[in-house]
Amino acid sequence: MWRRVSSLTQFVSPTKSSSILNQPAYTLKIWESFTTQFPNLEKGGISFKDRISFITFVLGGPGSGKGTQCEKIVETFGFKHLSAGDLLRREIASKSEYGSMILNTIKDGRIVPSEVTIKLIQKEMESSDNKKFLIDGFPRCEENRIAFEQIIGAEPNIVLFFDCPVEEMVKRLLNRNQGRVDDNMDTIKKRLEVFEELNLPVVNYYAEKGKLHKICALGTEDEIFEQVWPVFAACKVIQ
Ligand SMILES: Nc1ncnc2c1ncn2[C@@H]1O[C@H](COP(=O)(O)OP(=O)(O)OP(=O)(O)O)[C@@H](O)[C@H]1O
Ligand SMILES: O=c1ccn([C@@H]2O[C@H](COP(=O)(O)O)[C@@H](O)[C@H]2O)c(=O)[nH]1
Ligand SMILES: [Mg+2]
Repeated sequence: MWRRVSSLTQFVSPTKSSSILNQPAYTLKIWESFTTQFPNLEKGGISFKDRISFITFVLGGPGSGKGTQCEKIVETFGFKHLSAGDLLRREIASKSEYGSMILNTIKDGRIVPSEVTIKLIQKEMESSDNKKFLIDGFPRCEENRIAFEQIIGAEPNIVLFFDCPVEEMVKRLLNRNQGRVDDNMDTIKKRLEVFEELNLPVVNYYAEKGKLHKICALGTEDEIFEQVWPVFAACKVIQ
């Protein structure tokens, strides 16, 4: 079981019943209406789902180095990289109808409703000619995971988990300097709390399914990639 209660205590608030962890509940009815809005597209008579050849979920705490390693994976193995956080930030920048809700959710370190994030991921997957997807920073919670399986109709082939000490993640985030609204100590504390309470259960789920590849995320970027490379090589993923 991946739990970090002791190392998180100085960074997260003591109460477990804070509103940060109250995620919206969805009924089956909502999912039914949602799936009818996004028919799986066919290209050359082959359904979207059948065109997918390999899905990797990339998980890890905030600042664990997911995005950095994804760039290296793309260079070496030729995946289509979909960062859920980047898609949401693009949505904010485009001033779409969900923009302000997404911005407030990210500022609070909470999780955007599944239907919004999955719609963005699905659009990117459907419009890509690539059949191999690297989905970075998603699923964030069990509800995200179940919704993805229902709507996309697929499961990840493998899941990478970048395991990084909290102190190192905090140091990296505070030094990132990319102008992100959530790279401040208040939001970082909330993101760590959400990671532990909602994201680690997803990590544990895939560990139990035998799909999880745990990577020690301490060291140089190249040292970390030395652990990542054999995972894809063993799956015979080629460029
Ligand atoms: N191995 C490493 N050693 C030191 N710094 C690193 C390492 N890998 C990444 N970084 C730096 O740490 C910061 C966070 O990395 P990155 O953005 O890849 O993390 P992330 O897991 O995608 O974070 P988030 O969940 O917030 O998107 C960046 O400034 C990056 O340059
Ligand atoms: O599936 C997702 C992914 C991200 N979010 C929100 O975005 C921020 C930033 O995400 P990064 O992966 O760190 O770039 C995250 O804290 C969430 O607020 C989300 O809701 N769902
Ligand atoms: Mg990232």
